[in-house]
Amino acid sequence: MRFEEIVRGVTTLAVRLAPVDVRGVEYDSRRTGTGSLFVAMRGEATDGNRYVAVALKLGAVAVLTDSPTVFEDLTSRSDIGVALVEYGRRALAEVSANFFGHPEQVLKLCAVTGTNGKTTTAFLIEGLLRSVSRKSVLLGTIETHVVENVRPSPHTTPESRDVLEIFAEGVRAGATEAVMEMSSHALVQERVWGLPLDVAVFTNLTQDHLDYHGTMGEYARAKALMFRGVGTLPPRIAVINADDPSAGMMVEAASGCEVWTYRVGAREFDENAYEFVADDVKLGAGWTEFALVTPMGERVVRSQLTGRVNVYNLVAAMATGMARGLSLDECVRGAAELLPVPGRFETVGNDLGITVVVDYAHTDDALRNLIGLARELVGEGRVITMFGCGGDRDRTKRPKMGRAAGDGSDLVIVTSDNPRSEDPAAIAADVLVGLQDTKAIVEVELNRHVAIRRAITVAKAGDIVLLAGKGHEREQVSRQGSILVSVPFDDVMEARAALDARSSKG
Ligand SMILES: CC(=O)N[C@H]1[C@@H](OP(=O)(O)OP(=O)(O)OC[C@H]2O[C@@H](n3ccc(=O)[nH]c3=O)[C@H](O)[C@@H]2O)O[C@H](CO)[C@@H](O)[C@@H]1O[C@H](C)C(=O)N[C@@H](C)C(=O)N[C@H](CCC(=O)O)C(=O)O
Ligand SMILES: Nc1ncnc2c1ncn2[C@@H]1O[C@H](COP(=O)(O)OP(=O)(O)OP(=O)(O)O)[C@@H](O)[C@H]1O
Ligand SMILES: N[C@H](CCC[C@H](N)C(=O)O)C(=O)O
Ligand SMILES: [Mg+2]
Repeated sequence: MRFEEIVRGVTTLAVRLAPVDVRGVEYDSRRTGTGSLFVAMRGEATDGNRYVAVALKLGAVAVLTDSPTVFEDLTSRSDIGVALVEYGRRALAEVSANFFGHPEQVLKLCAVTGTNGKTTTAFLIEGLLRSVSRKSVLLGTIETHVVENVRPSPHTTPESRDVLEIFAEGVRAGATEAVMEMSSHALVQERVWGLPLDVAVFTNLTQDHLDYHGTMGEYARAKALMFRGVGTLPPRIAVINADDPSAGMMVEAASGCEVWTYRVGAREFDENAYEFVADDVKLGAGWTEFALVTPMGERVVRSQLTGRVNVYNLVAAMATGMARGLSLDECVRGAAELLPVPGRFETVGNDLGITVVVDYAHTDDALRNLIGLARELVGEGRVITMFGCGGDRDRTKRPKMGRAAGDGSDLVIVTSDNPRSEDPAAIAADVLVGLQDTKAIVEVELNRHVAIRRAITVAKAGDIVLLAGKGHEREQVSRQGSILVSVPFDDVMEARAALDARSSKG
């Protein structure tokens, strides 16, 4: 693509054209190759403008920069195209959309934000669309799906360039829909600039990521950005969890959208609202049943998912399905076929009579819900909870997670969960502060492998063992000397091995 075509319509402060053929757009010098347009943008950890020389050495033929100094420096190079912009990430999105042929204008996009439930709800929406033979792209924490092609995801919400490349691949593969998670980081950083949303879903807002956002107010404002439209018009329809205390703020932000709300466990209708309500909820391990009352009629919904939080996720997904034109009956039929999402209340089968669950709960709210559900399911049995808190992440959630775990469990085993650059013992000490005044028996075992063995060894028939925090993750990240090292680690495989070891001992 000619340089003048790639910068067409992009908001620039100055452009110096050159007769170059752009064969790729990159924002990271390490990925830059011959014929690339390198977008040099300021970040928090470093500044992409420091890598312009490297990118040019690697064959970049054009540079888009947010630094007037770099722009000036490059004016002597008539062999490369150069543009100066005010906002690097916005420009990255705009040139990428040009380069990849505007796939965001072809796909009908549904996006999900919220502290918990984004991955699950996005998977469920994609599943409902598949059940009526629609082809989709799915972008989220665990996996990226391009119609039938499945690959691991590097980020929950990638940079715009990567989103648009995947969308373009989806369009080529016949996709007509896209479903994506929008993390608060991505909303603030405008990684989703210019992506028009057909449907925008809000799951909930509880504490997480305060290391990045600073306060709950800022975190909430980040989530609300999605309903205003980031560099684009507001979504057509907003699907909002009316049970969440932040619902009002999201509804306000969604003033440019048609607002649909959903709730669980009440039939008090707000006459002015377009509401989806789940009532008469019945729960068991591996099944859920509820009455879904909607403006389109009322039906009984049966699902293979477990737990009340998944009732929220199911209702959000079904409302979104209807917003995308599925009928109520299609949603009900589709919901019955939906499978649990990997690492979200994933049970590890065994013949010892112990319920072993791997779950991605990594906030105090998610732990509280998980433990509450375990208590409901376990009857007279004990709840044994093993978890840790991530390093280099929100420290203030650690005692809160300790408190949540201690409040509902009989035994808590505190362990490590991606300590990253931090000392695992110091992270555990922060967790223990919250466990102090609870009635649970507390053990600390920093080696997660040993901790899983311990949880499964002490469990008796009828008990439930919760292995929380890592869910689908396949690695444990920690510091060795001065570098971060990732070693393969999989809670489900570890639990299976521990159960096998115990079974073979009789
Ligand atoms: C805090 C955060 O979100 N940071 C992300 C952000 O960093 P940044 O803006 O500070 O950029 P930077 O690292 O200073 O680099 C500036 C520029 O220089 C470029 N660069 C850098 C080095 C180099 O050698 N060459 C080069 O060109 C970079 O590619 C970038 O364009 O942009 C970078 C480029 O895309 C991301 O790699 C980085 O993710 C960091 C590693 C990260 O850990 N992010 C997490 C917290 C995150 O985004 N998580 C959310 C999900 C959270 C949840 O689960 O809810 C997500 O959406 O994944
Ligand atoms: N609707 C919900 N409300 C509250 N908690 C939930 C909900 N759905 C899932 N959870 C809990 O949160 C955990 C993470 O769920 P999920 O991966 O769907 O959320 P997420 O928002 O994508 O998280 P992340 O931001 O880390 O990617 C689950 O394992 C479960 O414990
Ligand atoms: N995606 C989130 C969840 C991480 C979950 C937990 N396993 C951890 O490493 O803290 C994050 O990066 O904050
Ligand atoms: Mg997710």
